[in-house]
Amino acid sequence: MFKPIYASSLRLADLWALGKPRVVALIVFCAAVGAAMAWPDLRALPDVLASLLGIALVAMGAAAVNCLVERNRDAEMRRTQGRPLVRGTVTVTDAALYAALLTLSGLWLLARYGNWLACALTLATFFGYAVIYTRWLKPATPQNIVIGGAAGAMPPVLGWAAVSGTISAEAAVMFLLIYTWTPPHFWALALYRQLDYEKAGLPMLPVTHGAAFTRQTILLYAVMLAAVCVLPFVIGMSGWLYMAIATWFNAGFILRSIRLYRTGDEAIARDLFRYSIKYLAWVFGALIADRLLFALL
Ligand code: HEM
Ligand SMILES: CC(C)=CCC/C(C)=C/CC/C(C)=C/COP(=O)(O)OP(=O)(O)O
Repeated sequence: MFKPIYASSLRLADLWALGKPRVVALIVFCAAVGAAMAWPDLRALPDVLASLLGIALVAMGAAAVNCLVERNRDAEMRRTQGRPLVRGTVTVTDAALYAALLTLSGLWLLARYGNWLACALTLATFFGYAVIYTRWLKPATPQNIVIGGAAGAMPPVLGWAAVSGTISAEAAVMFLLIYTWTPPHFWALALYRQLDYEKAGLPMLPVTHGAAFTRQTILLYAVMLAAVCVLPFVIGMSGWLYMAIATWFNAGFILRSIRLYRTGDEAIARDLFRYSIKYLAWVFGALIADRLLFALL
């Protein structure tokens, strides 16, 4: 007659997992940095927070659509076998309704408390990831992540647009930071999950071009990323504090990439993947820390 209370809380946890909350947390942090870098004044705070919530909801909606579209592929891979749609703890209809609810409410928040530019760009980002990357690019080419990375790189641009109603060189530079970071972030994981991707029939770089070529490409991207990291300083957007923190983390990224290139050790690939996440959080944190320091001086 009555459902036990743990049954409903379990379902909530499954719905929550469908939105890939840990990835979205970093996405929203990058969007918040984008917003803060464009900040006009503190009176805008409630609207900015509502817009960031909107971006979070649409990102979770996109992640849920990704889980929906990929449920059969996910069943083939050890890393993703435990996802709610594979285990059947959330039905396809419930997942579709949940994704629609998240996405539409997020877009509404952006239109109501942000502006139409931020709303339109967020919708385009949703399509870029949930439809173009997931449905078309991912099964088609090892450059899936390079092209699809354009969607993942949008969050700071969305934050910037939500505050200013424009896009700018500063927003483009933050986009480039994530865009250059994404391939080594993903390929490090693909190296130690290569068997998974082979089994699912996905043409990831280690599967199509081999581990040695992937390690070499990761190293080249790490060098490109260090170069891109100089741009905020060069265009006068950030100062020495940013540059010092970014240089430290770029050194860590390049050193790990060299170690991976030379040894091909799976444990180092895992370490680089984990480091990539810490790296992005620190580099974006450095943009804000530098701006605050400048404001205080
Ligand atoms: C299209 C571009 C991207 C691809 C293909 C990609 C791929 C992946 C994959 C396969 C994982 C492992 C997830 C898991 O084990 O469930 C992962 C984890 C993660 N990614 Fe990415 N990623 C991309 C972009 C991003 C972006 C833009 C961010 C943030 C700004 C991000 C942040 C994270 C974080 C924080 C994790 C760790 C999640 C956890 O610990 O559960 N990724 N990524
Ligand atoms: C604001 C907004 C709409 C943002 C959307 C962009 C977005 C959610 C990017 C996330 C990137 C991500 C989780 C990639 C995972 O790759 P994958 O899907 O290939 O990994 P999987 O094998 O774990 O499913």
